[in-house]
Amino acid sequence: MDMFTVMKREEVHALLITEFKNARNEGELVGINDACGRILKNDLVSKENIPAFRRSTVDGYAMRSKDTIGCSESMPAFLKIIGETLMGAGTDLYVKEYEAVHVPTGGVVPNGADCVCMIENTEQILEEVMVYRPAAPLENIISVGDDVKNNEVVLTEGTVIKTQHISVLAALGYSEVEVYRRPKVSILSTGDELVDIWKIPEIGEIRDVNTYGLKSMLTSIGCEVTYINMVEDDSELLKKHMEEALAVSDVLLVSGGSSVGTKDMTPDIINQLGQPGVLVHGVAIKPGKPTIIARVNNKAVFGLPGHPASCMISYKAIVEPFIREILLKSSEKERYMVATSGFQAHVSSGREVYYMVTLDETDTGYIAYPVNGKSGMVSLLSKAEGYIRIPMEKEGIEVGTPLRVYMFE
Ligand SMILES: Nc1nc2c(c(=O)[nH]1)N[C@H]1C(S)=C(S)[C@@H](COP(=O)(O)OP(=O)(O)OC[C@H]3O[C@@H](n4cnc5c(N)ncnc54)[C@H](O)[C@@H]3O)O[C@H]1N2
Ligand code: MOO
Repeated sequence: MDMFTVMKREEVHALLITEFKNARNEGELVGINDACGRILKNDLVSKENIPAFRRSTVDGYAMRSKDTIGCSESMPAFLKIIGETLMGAGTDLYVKEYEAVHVPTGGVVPNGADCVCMIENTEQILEEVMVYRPAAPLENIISVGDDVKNNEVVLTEGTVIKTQHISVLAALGYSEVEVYRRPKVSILSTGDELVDIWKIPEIGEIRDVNTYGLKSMLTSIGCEVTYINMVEDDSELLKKHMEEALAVSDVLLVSGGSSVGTKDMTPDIINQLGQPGVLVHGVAIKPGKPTIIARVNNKAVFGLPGHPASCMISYKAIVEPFIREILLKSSEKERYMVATSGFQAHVSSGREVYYMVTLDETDTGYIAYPVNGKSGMVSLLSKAEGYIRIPMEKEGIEVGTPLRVYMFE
């Protein structure tokens, strides 16, 4: 018997975009040392040309390329050295016909010169330099604004700031940047059987895995976890904790109690907390079918399945894209690795099926193998390197089928 009317993952995402079209998105300034992983609130525009002066890329002599035409080892060009430029300093020197100026790597190329000849291709004799190889115009020179132009958009709004971008920000003279504020998220784990992780569980009890798993995934994408608690299956208590959690967060994740067992009271409580309440109860993904999606006034509430691996998949499939795109305003596309299937699987569940996989590296690329196990096994997570999705309309995969492998982070 089908317990829920299920909605497709893509439909859920589209519904969330509509429901949260007015979601808050203020910015805050952060120092660039703390900016990694944060998301740019505005286009980042260069306020200057980089470089701001003509810069040599080599140690050598600045000269007019014309004066080197036809020179060779046996017939070098003889140029008069009129001076040198020093690192970190400007120069008034002007290079005229048959003249040269010594320039260090990164130094200013004096006016009049249109190329720099590498020191290896020259020989200095007293006040003169012999040039053994012709140099082309602009050879070994970075012109003003060649790297970045004044007013150029260097990084666009929505970019997730990565380590390489920190160097760009430093080069442009940004000591701080405006990023989207971290969404505040609460996590509640429900279940009479749950105990704290430092306890030895009695028979029937299990350690609360999901608050930890969810918190680590949330913080890795830039959320702030503002409230965490473990609640027994008691509707009054659960309602009280959910109210407390919603008061301090933009998003509430409730793990467990999403299914239809007698104790699974989460949907009813959500509906008592605010409008419009539960939007979807059941998503066409496997695992993760009993996922709940709700809006309580301007807050998002998700009920995730209790089984740890199902909880993670449901989070990755539904919650993370919502937070990234709608709250964090990230423009980053979902990342994956390309592999081929090392196994055969037939699915006919009418759902998008997720498999945890391990990867074997071969000369021709990665081959993905399934991590087998039943719902609720944590070994699914200890062995998995990532997961694959088999679309709803497919009946399965064969050995050799190209796959996209998504990583947990
Ligand atoms: N009659 C049906 N029963 C179930 C269905 C169904 O469609 N019809 N769906 C099954 C699927 S699939 C899943 S997944 C689970 C989801 O159940 P709940 O979301 O209601 O979660 P619980 O019943 O509370 O827990 C399930 C399982 O996970 C363990 N758990 C719960 N919370 C945690 C936690 N924080 N850390 C570690 N483990 C946790 C819990 O002890 C249970 O073993 O429903 C199926 N049933
Ligand atoms: O759908 Mo459940 O979430 O199979 O484990």
